[in-house]
Amino acid sequence: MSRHKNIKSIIQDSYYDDDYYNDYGEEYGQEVYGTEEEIKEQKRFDKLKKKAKKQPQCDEKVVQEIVIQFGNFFTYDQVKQTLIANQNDRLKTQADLKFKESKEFDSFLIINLDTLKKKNKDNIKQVNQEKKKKEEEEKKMMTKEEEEFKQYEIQLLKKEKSMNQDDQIDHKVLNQIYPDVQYADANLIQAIDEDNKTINLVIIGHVDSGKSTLMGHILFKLGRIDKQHMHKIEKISDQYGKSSFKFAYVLDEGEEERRRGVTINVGQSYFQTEKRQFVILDAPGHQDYVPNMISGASQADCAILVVEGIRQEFLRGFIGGSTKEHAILARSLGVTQLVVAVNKLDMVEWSEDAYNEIINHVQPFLLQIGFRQDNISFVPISGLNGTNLIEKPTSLPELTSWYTGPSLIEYLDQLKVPKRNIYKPLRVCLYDYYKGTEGNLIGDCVQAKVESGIIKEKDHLLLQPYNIMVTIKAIEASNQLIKYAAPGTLCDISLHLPSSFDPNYLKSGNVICDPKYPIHQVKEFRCQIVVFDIEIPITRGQPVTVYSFSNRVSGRISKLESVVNPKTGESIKKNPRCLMKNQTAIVHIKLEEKTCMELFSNYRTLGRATLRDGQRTLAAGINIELGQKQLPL
Ligand SMILES: Nc1nc2c(ncn2[C@@H]2O[C@H](COP(=O)(O)OP(=O)(O)OP(=O)(O)O)[C@@H](O)[C@H]2O)c(=O)[nH]1
Repeated sequence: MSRHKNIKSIIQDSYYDDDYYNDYGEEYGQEVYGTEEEIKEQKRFDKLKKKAKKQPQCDEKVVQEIVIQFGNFFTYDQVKQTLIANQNDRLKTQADLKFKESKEFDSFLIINLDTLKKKNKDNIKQVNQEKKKKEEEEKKMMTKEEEEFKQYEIQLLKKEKSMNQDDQIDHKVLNQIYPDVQYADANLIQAIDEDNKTINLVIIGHVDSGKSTLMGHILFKLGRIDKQHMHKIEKISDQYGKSSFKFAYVLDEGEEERRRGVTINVGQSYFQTEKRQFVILDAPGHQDYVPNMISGASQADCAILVVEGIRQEFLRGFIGGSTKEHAILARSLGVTQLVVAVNKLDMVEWSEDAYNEIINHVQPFLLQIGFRQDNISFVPISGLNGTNLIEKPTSLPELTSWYTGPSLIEYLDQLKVPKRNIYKPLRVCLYDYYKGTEGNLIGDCVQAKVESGIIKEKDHLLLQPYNIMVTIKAIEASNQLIKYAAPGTLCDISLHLPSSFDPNYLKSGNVICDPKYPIHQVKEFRCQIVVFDIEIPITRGQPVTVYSFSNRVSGRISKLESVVNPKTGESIKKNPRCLMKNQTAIVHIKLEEKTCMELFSNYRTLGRATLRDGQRTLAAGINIELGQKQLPL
């Protein structure tokens, strides 16, 4: 390296030996000198060099400060500014002599350059060594985390296995625990077990992604809507000036829903395939109706997540919209199997790239929030055109040239029917009350889901939290009267109520149960939660709305007990002052009224809670202790 250059390039040259780039990946030397200018500078340099010999040596302290301040990258101007700002005595004297403006200042730098260079080289070495050390540590941490994650997965699998064994428990054993439970006779239980092919399927996704259109079209294609009725719906959608919503109108039956072209309530319908019976719950996608979406998802076993195939629309739903929140909520409400329908691909000429890009965004996210790889499938479709919904397309080379996998309905047929809690004490969760005036059910009726046990006509059962006995008059599922309803069944029930009871008190969150083993009623519970992607940390006293199966009740977080390791459950920090996003923690929640609740360890579907605050979902978790003594199991 020649010294016969201008000062800037000399200082810059001192880095070229070791590291050409700074920490931000920018090149150090950015000034380029033309020949003429360079010659001029060289002449000036020679002059300065002569004068420099007479100048005082740069103070060691000054050099050190420069190195400390600029680390392994600094420019001529930065050095100059530092020297000027330096309060060193010698410089002050020089400043008196207008040193900083004089040409001698440059020579002052030159003669100290060797010291600077040396210091700088040492510094670069040190920085590089530290960088290397840090990288190695990060690598080690990553491997450790991967290892821990694997261990955690193994633990989860073990736990799930033991839980499944728990589902298959011999009812003789259970009779010892709940000796007085009136189980149905063995033949009926066997029949129910063999008949267990119903799946409750919720359709989730960002607003306008095409959920209702997709389901409406499936129902039409499977003959659940006859042509005459479809024609009528088509006419109505034309009248509203929303002809593209004709299939959505099949499920969106409310006046406001049709006028606005937005789903508000959870639309329910059902269809049958070769292997399965599906009850479908069409959830609203709009942010304002998340509570209704939660109500739909809490009844479901599996979900179809609809995402748009158009890049911008997809990103709108995925980054700022409801796609992620719906997926997280579904998972935390107990949905484990998911089919991702990449919709509206007709709008992008069935682009394989668009489809793959969406998978690349969605798949890692779903794995991260706890879905297992073998429980997620992706399928390209057009809900509006009906493409790849039931039968695979035969004359669409834009799609068939790259996609040869199953159609949406074929994926649905592959979903596993979850194990049901036939042998546990009866729990029937109410979702709504209405007065039946025609058809099979007359009088006081409720919409409900059987979570465990078997409910039969004429059963005399306990209604909580009101502590009154009710009689089952009739049960209807999928528009047909049935004599009994097994766990997993979404049904309508007509009730005989005591004359002193006002039926208007019946509401979502009430539970019909076995009088000998009533559901717990609590005003306080302990919950292990995972905090969502929130901006403001959760503190003690945080008001929340608690959603737990069909319950929706106000309360507040009364205690932040501890932050725990999500993998091991061990406490990391006791009594934290606040909870940040993605932390796992144990909290206590106080409710405004007595509420029916269960432990996660007793009833997996009932023992979950989701916490919301106004418009945001804050956390979801499992109930680990209720405010009273626990039953066994
Ligand atoms: N081109 C095209 N348009 C579609 C497709 N699916 C739905 N749409 C249109 O997208 C709009 C919204 O459809 P909806 O079915 O109401 O969407 P949604 O997700 O149910 O909406 P919310 O329930 O209100 O969240 C309508 O104009 C549909 O015609 C599709 O596959 N291709």
